[in-house]
Amino acid sequence: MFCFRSPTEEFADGYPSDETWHGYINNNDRVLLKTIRYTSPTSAGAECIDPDCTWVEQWVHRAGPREKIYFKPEEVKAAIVTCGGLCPGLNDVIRQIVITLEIYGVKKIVGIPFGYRGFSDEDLSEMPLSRQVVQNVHLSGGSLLGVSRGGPSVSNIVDRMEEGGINMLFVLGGNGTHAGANAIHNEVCRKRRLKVAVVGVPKTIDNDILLMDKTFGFDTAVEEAQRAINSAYIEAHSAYRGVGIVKLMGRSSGFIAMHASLASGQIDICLIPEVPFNLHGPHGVLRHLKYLLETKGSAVICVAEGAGQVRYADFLHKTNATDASGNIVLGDIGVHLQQQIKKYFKDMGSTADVKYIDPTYMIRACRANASDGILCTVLGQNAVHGAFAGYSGITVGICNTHYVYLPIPEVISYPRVVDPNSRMWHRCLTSTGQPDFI
Ligand SMILES: Nc1ncnc2c1ncn2[C@@H]1O[C@H](COP(=O)(O)OP(=O)(O)OP(=O)(O)O)[C@@H](O)[C@H]1O
Ligand SMILES: O=P(O)(O)OC[C@H]1O[C@](O)(CO)[C@@H](O)[C@@H]1O
Ligand SMILES: [Mg+2]
Repeated sequence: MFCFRSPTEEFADGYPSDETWHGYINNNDRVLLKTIRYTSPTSAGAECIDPDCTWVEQWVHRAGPREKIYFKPEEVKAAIVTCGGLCPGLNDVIRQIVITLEIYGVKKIVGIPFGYRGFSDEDLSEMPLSRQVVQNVHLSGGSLLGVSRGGPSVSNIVDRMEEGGINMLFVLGGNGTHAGANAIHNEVCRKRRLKVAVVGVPKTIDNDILLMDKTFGFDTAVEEAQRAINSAYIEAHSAYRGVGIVKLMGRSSGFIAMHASLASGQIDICLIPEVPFNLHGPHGVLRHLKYLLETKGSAVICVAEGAGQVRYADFLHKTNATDASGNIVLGDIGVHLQQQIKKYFKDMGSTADVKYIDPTYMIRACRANASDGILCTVLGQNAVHGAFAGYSGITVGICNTHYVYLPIPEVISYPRVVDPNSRMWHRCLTSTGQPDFI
């Protein structure tokens, strides 16, 4: 039996442990998933399953090195693949996986170029990896291996893994990538009954994966966004009736926009996909903007790319176009806002000096900051410990400040989104001072 979302009881022979070292994780160590016991569904931010707010204990496996390992290091051929969009910290995770594998004694480590595509494209070949190759990769952004969307079928990927003798696969990516990793795990373990570990490391700048405190790269993105927001503020503030607009990533989740707005303290209106809003009408965004120009003289808007396009409205009448991975291609809400604002003030015989800043790729095509660097390091190490412990079909994460292993289906059952009733969104509203736009 090789397919574990729990650690195995089968171990490689001949690897005695150091019984005097108290650095191992016991296989039965667990971390509590939900730490707040709400008294009533009316408590701020309460997540209750019934009117009594019955508390259900949910425990998950603690991540880290095990005393007994499942694979003989000399029999391991490990591969790393990075899929989806870029995210600060990808190179940090790659680096740490390679270094940790070498510490276990693994000699065969390869990178799959350009995401899942690298498994099928004849023009792309595996990139040999070692500590020497990855030593300084964390000093630059991007992915040493390259990324892509779309790619081959799961059975093609597994065929290539079998041909190449890969028995440990580390998959760095978001929801889509993890759906792929889970499908690879099912094909490899359940269908083909191969002794292979498939372990994910959640990479999503949007922070849209369930159950985790946060994902790597998110902090860096929020920090980078500050520069764009500050520029928009300066432009708006220095112009006659100036309006600054900053569009930030977030196809379906507004975490970056919400946190960046909160951090800056310079945003007057924050628009995210999770919260409905009208542009026109007595309670619309434009009317509030008029009020801000009359009272403050300038205003700054932070808008998530999916705002007004997914869930509650479709101001841009998007087409059904999709990217190579099947993600809906959105229109540019920033341009739309800019046009609508200009027209609104022109039609009333007034004026607004609108400056639109779109730092979309600048907030992710950069090196991870120090706190993300640490997160990446620990996640990368724990991914390797998990694989050696015999886990497969799992991903690593940080829950309540502890590092854990989670079954992939649990974390990708739907994308994590901002709860409009959460305290964090209310804090954001307090900071911007914006009303409901409905
Ligand atoms: N349901 C699925 N089953 C198998 N593979 C999938 C699935 N969804 C997406 N993939 C594959 O996963 C890879 C990455 O998917 P996607 O482009 O959606 O990025 P992602 O992992 O969600 O990251 P990002 O946060 O950047 O969007 C692609 O190669 C895609 O073909
Ligand atoms: O233009 P690309 O590379 O497809 O990536 C853009 C997308 O990546 C994401 O950040 C998800 O990682 C979305 O918010 C954004 O729309
Ligand atoms: Mg995705």
